[in-house]
Amino acid sequence: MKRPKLKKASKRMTCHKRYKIQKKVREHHRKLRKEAKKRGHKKPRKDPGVPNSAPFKEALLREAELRKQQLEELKQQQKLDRQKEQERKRKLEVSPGDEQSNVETREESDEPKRKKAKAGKQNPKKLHCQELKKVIEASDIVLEVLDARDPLGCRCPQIEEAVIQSGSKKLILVLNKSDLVPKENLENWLNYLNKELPTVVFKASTNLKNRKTFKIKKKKVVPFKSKICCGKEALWKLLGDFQQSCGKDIQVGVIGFPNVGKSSVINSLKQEWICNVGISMGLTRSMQIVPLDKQITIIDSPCLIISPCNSPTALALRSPASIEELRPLEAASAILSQADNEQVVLKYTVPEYKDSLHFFTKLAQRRGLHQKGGSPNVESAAKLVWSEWTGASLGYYCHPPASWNHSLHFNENIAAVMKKGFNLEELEKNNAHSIQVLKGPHLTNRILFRSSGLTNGILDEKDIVEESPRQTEDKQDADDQENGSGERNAEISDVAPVEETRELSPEQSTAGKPSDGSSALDRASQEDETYDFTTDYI
Ligand SMILES: Nc1nc2c(ncn2[C@@H]2O[C@H](COP(=O)(O)OP(=O)(O)OP(=O)(O)O)[C@@H](O)[C@H]2O)c(=O)[nH]1
Repeated sequence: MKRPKLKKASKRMTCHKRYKIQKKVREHHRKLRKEAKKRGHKKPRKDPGVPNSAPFKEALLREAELRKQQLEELKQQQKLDRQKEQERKRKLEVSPGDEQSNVETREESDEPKRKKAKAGKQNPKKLHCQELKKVIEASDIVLEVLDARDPLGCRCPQIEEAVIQSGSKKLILVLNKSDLVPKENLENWLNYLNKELPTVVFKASTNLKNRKTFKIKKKKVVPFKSKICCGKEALWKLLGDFQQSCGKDIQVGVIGFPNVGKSSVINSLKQEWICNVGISMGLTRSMQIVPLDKQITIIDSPCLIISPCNSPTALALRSPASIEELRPLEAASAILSQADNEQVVLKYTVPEYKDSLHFFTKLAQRRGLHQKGGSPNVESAAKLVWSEWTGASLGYYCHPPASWNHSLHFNENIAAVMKKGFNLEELEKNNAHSIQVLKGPHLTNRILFRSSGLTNGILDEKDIVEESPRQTEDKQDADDQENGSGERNAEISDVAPVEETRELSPEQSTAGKPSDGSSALDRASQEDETYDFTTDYI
């Protein structure tokens, strides 16, 4: 009987054999080169790039980059056109009678399959809304998790209204990521938010070393080392007291915009890695029920869906969409436009910048983000900025409004009802203790940010638009092309490249000079247009 192989055969070989193979490969390549030379094919010359001493080097490189992008877009559109044409031809080839019979038989057999596919293909945003509604319905207390770096921007009036209107439910604010803001700022926010709702200062445990060993395989739960969690006791006490005053088991729903730390809060309370935590936005897709103890159950929920009518900054910070969908330059410019110029310069160690595009160029040069040919990769720099601002390590902060004006969906009576049944004095003491224990961020990591206020969310799935604006734009482009691709080609060669490919709102690219009003790209294009080629500039 043949014995089973226990080990894979080793790939080691003698040096003699290895060198022999390498020699053969070299010979083969030489032969190919010779043949190509005989046929007259010469090796393409390497592009030397634009020398550093060349005037307007940056502008030239940017222009070249845009031209390249346009060419790619054009190719893509031509490809789409070809595909459509082929499809049309294929349809014409099938005779009408055959087609009908085919369709009928297909309809019969595919009906259940199609139903299944439709359910599976449902818009994830709609699924999020459904799950979110379920969580709110099932909860006695709703914890709205806020990112302490921009607490107002993490509050969603629509969801708060839904909880308030349900009558018997309580709403608590959890000021998470409080390690990322200066202590004084945290105190100011606590005073501000406490006027409306009970607020707990929280810092979830984020032991990165532990996360690598995170496994839920075989339903094993990895023990959680929570050395640096703040506010856990305060929250436990609040929930425990409320449960006792109710005299029944309670359900606690955790809601919030993406990446505010909903799952991390649950993990910290439970002291186990039970919910999936990660840097990517919208990681939690469905509700997850976690029993905290015998009487209290906590429910993790998918993130709130942001309404497209919000400011570009809010959309850039709180959309669960990928950066490609948001367009990196626009998203990062919107964020930068709200940040303190000088502190940004200090944080990223770049020279003073005129506008966001200038900043991304400088940042790309500083971080060695280059494209082929050596031009700075502004898009990568923008992506980097966006990922840092939506991530969990950059310490930015914003000031609370100078005076307290309760939101439209809120009044003093509602605030009193929401606070009823909680021991607020004890909560205040616990919060003070948490703030004392917390370490503030490093000085170089503090960036003052201007919040764009409450962020509108979508709770009703009917309000969700099926397609993103970009998709519709692409579709429109394709349709335009269908009407006359030749026309479009001519158009592309005529239109100024900068204006055509990217359109930024005035707010988006005015990081350095908010009063300017025009976008950097627009300005760049204007400069290009106003350049007089008939004049000799010395
Ligand atoms: N510095 C710091 N980071 C935190 C804190 N809480 C959470 N994070 C980090 O924030 C990121 C997002 O945390 P999650 O718990 O996945 O956030 P979430 O709200 O559940 O995210 P979604 O599932 O996408 O909605 C993770 O990288 C966490 O490590 C905190 O208190 N301080």
